[in-house]
Amino acid sequence: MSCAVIGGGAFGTAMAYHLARKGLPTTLWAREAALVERINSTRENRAYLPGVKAPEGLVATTDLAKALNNKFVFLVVPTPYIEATLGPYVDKIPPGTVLVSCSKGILNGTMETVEQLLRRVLPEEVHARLAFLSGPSFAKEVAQGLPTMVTVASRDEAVAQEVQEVLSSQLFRCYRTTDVTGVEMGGALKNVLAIACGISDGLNLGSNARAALITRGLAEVTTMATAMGAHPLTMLGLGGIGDLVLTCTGDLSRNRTVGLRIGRGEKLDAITHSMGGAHAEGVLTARSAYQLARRMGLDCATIEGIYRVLYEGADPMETVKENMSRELKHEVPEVLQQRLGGGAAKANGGSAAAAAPAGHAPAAGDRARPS
Ligand SMILES: NC(=O)C1=CN([C@@H]2O[C@H](COP(=O)(O)OP(=O)(O)OC[C@H]3O[C@@H](n4cnc5c(N)ncnc54)[C@H](O)[C@@H]3O)[C@@H](O)[C@H]2O)C=CC1
Ligand SMILES: O=C(CO)COP(=O)(O)O
Repeated sequence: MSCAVIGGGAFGTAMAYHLARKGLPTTLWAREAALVERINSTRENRAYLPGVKAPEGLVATTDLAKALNNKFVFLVVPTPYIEATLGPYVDKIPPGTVLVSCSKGILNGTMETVEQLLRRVLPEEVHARLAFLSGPSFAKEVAQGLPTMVTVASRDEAVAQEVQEVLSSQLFRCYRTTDVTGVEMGGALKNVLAIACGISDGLNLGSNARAALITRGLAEVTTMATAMGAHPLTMLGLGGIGDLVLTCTGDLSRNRTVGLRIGRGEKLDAITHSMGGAHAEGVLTARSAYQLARRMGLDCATIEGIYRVLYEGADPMETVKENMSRELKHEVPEVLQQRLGGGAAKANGGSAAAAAPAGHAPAAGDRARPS
């Protein structure tokens, strides 16, 4: 069973190491020829993942057509570069190839999730073999072989199961779901909330504030994802609260680091230019998330606050005060009360379980693109 990873950044490299360690012949595609040469000769990706040696069985290449010619292809390119990377090769994906996106972002402009983007760009026969991996998985820890759990989503459960089986090991456990929209929205929006938590910590606002941001952030992610057709319970999984907690609290997070530095008074441009090619998806996704929330008429105060700080020059501390002074409201967002059949509205005493049977996974395709 041969595999390839498209994208030689931190996570692409980590995933390629994981696959090769499982004994699978693995090709790692990177666009930088010098990087490919160095990975093959020094067995290390010093640019994006220094300090971890590449296992045997891994070969780096700049030949994208060759990389696509594998049974399992993992797409690990920052969201804004996916279309330019895959565009010229969309007809070179062989029948039977399973394409697994690991990217976590929402495009600016079109406001597409990665699934929506791939469905627009790729031939229709590939759509049924798309899968999406997400969950708490810092590249460095995966590369070091530390225990990690993720979730794999595909609208075709058999495809999710295939990917789950290929990837899982004693140190890398995969769950599966058919809620692609939920997993994608959880992965993209947690990056925005990690910037918020970073700012809060950079301002020394304390542990109470961080816990509140994670909790209310989860409500915003759940609100937005649910409005797009996701199941609310997906947000209690690895691709929801799991990745949110990791990225909001873990110091390996690039998004949290961007926020920390903003909170300490640095300018966004200077921060992003100093990141050595690493990409914090939350910066651009904040803009898309803000616009999506407005388009759908959703109340997402944290996301809106981050947008204003990043793009309108709002003062972070003033934004916190404004957020705290908003009108007082019910804890469960209205859209969730409706989705949970009113159970949650009854002073939180209703039975959400009765309204949302375990194992339910909506076919959200027709609602994935909000109007
Ligand atoms: N790093 C991590 O711990 C994790 C990252 N992810 C996601 O994986 C995706 C890729 O992230 P990383 O592998 O960490 O990348 P990275 O942020 O380490 O590296 C940047 C990547 O972007 C590519 N790149 C830079 N400029 C480009 C351009 N103009 N055109 C095309 N490609 C360009 C580089 O070649 C490199 O592959 C992101 O969506 C990220 O959110 C998911 C899970 C964990
Ligand atoms: O998605 C991630 C971990 O699951 C990585 O987060 P950062 O991009 O913030 O480093």
